[in-house]
Order: sequence, then structure tokens, then C-alpha cells
Amino acid sequence: MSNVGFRIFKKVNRPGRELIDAFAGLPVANIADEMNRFSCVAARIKAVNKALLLGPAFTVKARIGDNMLFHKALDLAEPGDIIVVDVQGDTVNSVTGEIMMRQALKKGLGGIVIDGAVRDIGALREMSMPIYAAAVTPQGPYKDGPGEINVPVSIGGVVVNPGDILAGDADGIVVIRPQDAAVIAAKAKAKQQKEAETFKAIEAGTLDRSAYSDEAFIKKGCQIIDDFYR
Ligand SMILES: O=C([O-])CC(=O)C(=O)O
Ligand SMILES: [Mg+2]
Repeated sequence: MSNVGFRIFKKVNRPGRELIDAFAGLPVANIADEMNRFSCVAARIKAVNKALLLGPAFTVKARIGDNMLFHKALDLAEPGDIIVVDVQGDTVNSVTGEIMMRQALKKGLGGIVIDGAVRDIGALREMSMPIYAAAVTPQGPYKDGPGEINVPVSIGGVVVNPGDILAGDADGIVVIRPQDAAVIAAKAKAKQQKEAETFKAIEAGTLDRSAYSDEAFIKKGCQIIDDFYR
């Protein structure tokens, strides 16, 4: 493929729905913990509404301030897909709004993630489809291209390949490679169950706090002073 920067790959190697659904109901924080606390999209990319994100990535590399390729992705993406838009973090121009998001909703897309800005935020906040973005501005997009569809992109410091699994909640988004997904989902589920037991122990007053005892701190070299600061 020679026309780097202006090309469209129509096919995405999507993981099976069963593999994706293994993450349903798991807090994103627990999933990320089981990836050694890596692979989370930068905190500036936030949920616009309360809808939970889970699905395979359909990627767009957009020219700054331009959404021609994003519009094309709306036509090419399949129900359940998450359109991931890399505009290099630029927030001077919004690259989507209510008209486009109504089309995404109508198509049954899994969600939209933009390392950039949106507009028509009042309507987007009320939508049942998950939308994540870095900023809001009324200043709209141009529609000229170039750009690319379904190549690896970078959003919030994380590489996203077409077909990677994205999971998002109020905390943010984690990106999972399909080949690692089964193991990570199993570990995250076990962690969630362990946390449920921790919550019960907190209520029962039986939670083991020995890791934070005075002895544990002294062993680390901490000075513990039974007096006022003066
Ligand atoms: O003009 C655009 O392409 C973005 C927008 O506001 C909309 O989709 O409503
Ligand atoms: Mg609009």
C-alpha cells in the first residue's frame, strides 16, 4: 500500500463477540490492574455520558480539524464497532456533533472515542451511545481529508489497532489486544470477586490491615513519633 495518509482499509479483523463480552460488567480499573496498570487512555479523554463502552475498534486517523474520514467511517463501520478517532489531540476544531452521533446511534455502533473535541454537547450528554472526548468547542470541522481508516492509531498515549477491544466506564478507557483478552478477562473477573469480599470484610470489620501497622512502617525505615509536630 503506497498512498500513506490517504487510504481506507475496509476490512477489520474483529474478535469474536464472546471474547468481547467476557469484559461485560467488569470495572475498567480492574481490567487495567490486570495489565499491570498499563494501556489506559490518558485522563483528558473523558466520558461525555453514562453509557458503558465495550467493543472492537474501527480506527480513523483524521487530519487536524477535519472529519471527512470520520464521516466515511460512519458509513463503513458495523453495528457494535467503536469508531476511534485520532486527531493528534487537537481541540481547536470539533470533529463531531449531534448530526453524526444520531447517525452512529441509528447504525447501532458500540461507541465513539475521540482524542479531540466534540460539539452539540447537550445532546451528546443525553445519548444512550457511549461517547468519549477530550474537549468541547463550538468551532466546527472541515471536510476535505486526507486521512486514513483502519490503520493503527494513537489516542491518549495508547496505540489502538483496528479490532482491538476497548472497554470504558466513568473512570476512562482501557485498550486490550484480542490475543491477550481471554486471560485478562479471567483475571479481572477474579479481581472483581476478591474486591467484593474486601467490601464485605470492611463492613464486618475484619479487613486485614497489617500491611499498614506501625511495625510495617518501621520496617521500611519510617520514623513514628508519638508527639505533636513542633
Ligand atoms: O458539522 C459536523 O460535521 C459536526 C457536527 O456538528 C454534527 O455532526 O452535528
Ligand atoms: Mg452539529
